[in-house]
Amino acid sequence: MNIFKKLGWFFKKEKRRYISGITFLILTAFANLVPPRVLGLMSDQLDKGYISWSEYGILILIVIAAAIILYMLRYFWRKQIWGGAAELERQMRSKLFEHFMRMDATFYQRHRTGDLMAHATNDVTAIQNVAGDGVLTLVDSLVTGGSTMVAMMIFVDWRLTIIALLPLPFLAVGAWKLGDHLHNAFDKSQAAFSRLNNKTQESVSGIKVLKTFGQGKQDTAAFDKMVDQTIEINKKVFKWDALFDPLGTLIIGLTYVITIIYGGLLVTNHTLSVGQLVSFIAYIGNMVWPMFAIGYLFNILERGSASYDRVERLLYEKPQITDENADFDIDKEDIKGDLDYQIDRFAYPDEPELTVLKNIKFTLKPGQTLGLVGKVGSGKTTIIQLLLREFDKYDGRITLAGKDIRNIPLKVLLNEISYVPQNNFLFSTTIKENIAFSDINASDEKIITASKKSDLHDDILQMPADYNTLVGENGVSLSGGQRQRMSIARALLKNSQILILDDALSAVDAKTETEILSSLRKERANKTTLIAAHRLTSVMDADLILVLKDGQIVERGTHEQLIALNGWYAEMWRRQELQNKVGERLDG
Ligand SMILES: Nc1ncnc2c1ncn2[C@@H]1O[C@H](COP(=O)(O)OP(=O)(O)OP(=O)(O)O)[C@@H](O)[C@H]1O
Repeated sequence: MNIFKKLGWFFKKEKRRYISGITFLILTAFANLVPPRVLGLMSDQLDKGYISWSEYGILILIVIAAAIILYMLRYFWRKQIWGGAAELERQMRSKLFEHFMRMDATFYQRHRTGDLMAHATNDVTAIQNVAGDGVLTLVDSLVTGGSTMVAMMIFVDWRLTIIALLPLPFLAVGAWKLGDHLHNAFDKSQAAFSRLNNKTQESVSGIKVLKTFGQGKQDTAAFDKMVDQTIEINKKVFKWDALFDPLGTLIIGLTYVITIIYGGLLVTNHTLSVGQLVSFIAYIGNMVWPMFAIGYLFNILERGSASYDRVERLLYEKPQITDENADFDIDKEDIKGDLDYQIDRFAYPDEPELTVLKNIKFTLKPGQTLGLVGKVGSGKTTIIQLLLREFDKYDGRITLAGKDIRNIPLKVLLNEISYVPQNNFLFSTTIKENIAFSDINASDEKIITASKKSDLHDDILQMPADYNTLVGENGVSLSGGQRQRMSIARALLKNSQILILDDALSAVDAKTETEILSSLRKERANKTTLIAAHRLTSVMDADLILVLKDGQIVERGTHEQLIALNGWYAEMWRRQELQNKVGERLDG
């Protein structure tokens, strides 16, 4: 019952809906008492040996009227109570989604995507059930069960009521206990089924890799094992189901047997009329659902409460990247200026002892380009992540036009940055919408200009419905280079003060790379660009190149200065040049 208290805020908000819904439910319970009673009166008429058609007609009319009224009442309570449950679902889902949108990188490091999806689906459904099935079973078990029992006592006989109903509480206990097992088994079976689905999807998506590495047989064996496990888990569902159904039949059957024996005795004694016994039997039918409802109620409330706690715990987590220290007087014009990094030390929150960046210090003037190079894992992406404020805790500061980025409102800062990440994400929609993602109202002309600058326009014209071609699972699959260029077009459309390319040209050929870089230089004359790359040709024209090793700057300067230095950069440059020449010979 605690969960009703926890959801008090919702029931208070939806007070009118629930008061009317519960009123309709109570009226339904009372209207339900009429047909059995009328059935009894009809039977008594028959028992007299003659039929008074006028009285009989009135009874028939009463049954028809009760049926129509019941129909309407049921419609109204369903509309109100199920409507309430749907509203709660909507509100919980929006709350969670907004929360997910607000959270930062550390939150997504702590929680796996699958778990977050489960909270947003299974837990929300369990909470929604409290506001729908929970309210229904509570009112039904109390009002329908209570009023039917009172009707049995008043219209029939209190001794028969007590004795005949003795087995029914076992129905409630059975529904509660077995229902819980059944539900658990069902959850496990659903989880097993989704694991099987994931496996199938992964194997089908990775079929080329599987075959190339000759792993087909092993994968089939692993799949067969998983199918066997899933079947075992499913068998448990059938086991609990097989115990559950006959239990209901047994208990209800027992109730009828007691009624026939004891009730029959009372009829032969003339304590009861035949009509009363008929009414009683019909009332037993009315009692079955409320007994099940009590059992279900416990399950619904327990599950709802556990799910609500889980969701609350998640919602309680506060994002660490906030506008807490923001100066809201700062707007986009105030941050046009030098980008200055003065980082003494940075460590990721999950490994605070491990220094990932040390002494990263440089200044870029508007219009300048920075090149970040170095071995894998040397800290290039981390430097970028700090500018994007994915992490705020570090020794030192990063400033834009002299303003600490942690004091710039997030919206203002991020609006001025276009970021092309290593793993670019495309949505399953049209090419046009994917490019216009940063500015959904962008004109076709602007979209085409952006894709021309990223050397993508000609590729798009080759596609089945050019800019309206769908990409992703239901549309064309794009090559790695096309995906990268589409992300660049998306970033260029935003035309921000700072553009970040994180290994964003790795999948395009050298010629395309040169074309894109030269159009970028023209486009971004007064704007700042950061390029992290493995291929040194991507950064050779940069105003400043930083070579990183284990999170520290080990070489710095322009391309010419670094070649003259004859260190890691010069060595890599020679190697990459040699590779290019060999490649050209082979192609030729
Ligand atoms: N979220 C994270 N939590 C903890 N450690 C991380 C995290 N992301 C990266 N690291 C570690 O920080 C170091 C720097 O990684 P980073 O991604 O910045 O390197 P990189 O130079 O961009 O590498 P690559 O060239 O492969 O993109 C690596 O040792 C990496 O394992």
